[in-house]
Amino acid sequence: MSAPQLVVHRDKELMAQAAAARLITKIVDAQATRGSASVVLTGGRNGNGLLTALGTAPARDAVDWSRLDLWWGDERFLPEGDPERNVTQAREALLDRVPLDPARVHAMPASDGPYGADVDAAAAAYAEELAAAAGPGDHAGVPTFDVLMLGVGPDTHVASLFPELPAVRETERTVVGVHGAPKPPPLRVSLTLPAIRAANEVWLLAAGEDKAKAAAIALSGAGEVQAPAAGAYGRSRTLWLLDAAAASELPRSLYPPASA
Ligand SMILES: O=C1O[C@H](COP(=O)(O)O)[C@@H](O)[C@H](O)[C@H]1O
Repeated sequence: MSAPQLVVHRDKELMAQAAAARLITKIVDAQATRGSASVVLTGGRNGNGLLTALGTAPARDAVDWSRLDLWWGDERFLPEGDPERNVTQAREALLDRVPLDPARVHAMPASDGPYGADVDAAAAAYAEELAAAAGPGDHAGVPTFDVLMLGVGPDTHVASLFPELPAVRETERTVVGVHGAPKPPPLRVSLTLPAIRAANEVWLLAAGEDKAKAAAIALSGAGEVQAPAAGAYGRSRTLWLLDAAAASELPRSLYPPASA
């Protein structure tokens, strides 16, 4: 477990640009070291903001898009192409404009896909896909992702792990079907905390006033069942990327001195 490190930026636009630059560097470094990189994308406003910023980042062409594996931390269980699906939004924000290898874009199943409306079967299939990609040196039956990103919901949810729901208590499976999510749609597919914690780096994105309470709660010692964001950490690094509005309710003891 790595202790959270915080970086606070002036506003959400700067946060998205700085996070995009940071992500480019991680991907380029991983590709230089191992030949490929793996990143877990998040849905939500902050995740899509980062992808949009990545699309216009000056160093975007330093990435070899064909040697990048993309996975998702969660998905809204809706028909293929639904505008509310996280993958649809990610495609619109960036993915449709970069030369990715389609075989390396690991979208979660849709509700009109091979598993039909069976969200648990869809989750089990995604767990199998992850397990097939994991190697002997990996952990918990998933690949060791270079970076796994998570948007933080105003209720402290991350991926589709909502406070007090069974999914956040899962200790064995890497992917679960989520029933009765308090944020629409009620059916979702989500990585679990054990899968999230197998990532090398976990980045939590929180920008905007509506994230201030969630950040303060998660970073002040709350339990992960009550505040799922508190249970999200990476093997070597846990990085909270915030803007000033989201950081506004953090205890002063946590607020980093050198924020830009
Ligand atoms: O529904 C979801 O919400 C969270 C947070 O979204 P935000 O718009 O409040 O930033 C997101 O991280 C998750 O992937 C998504 O499915």
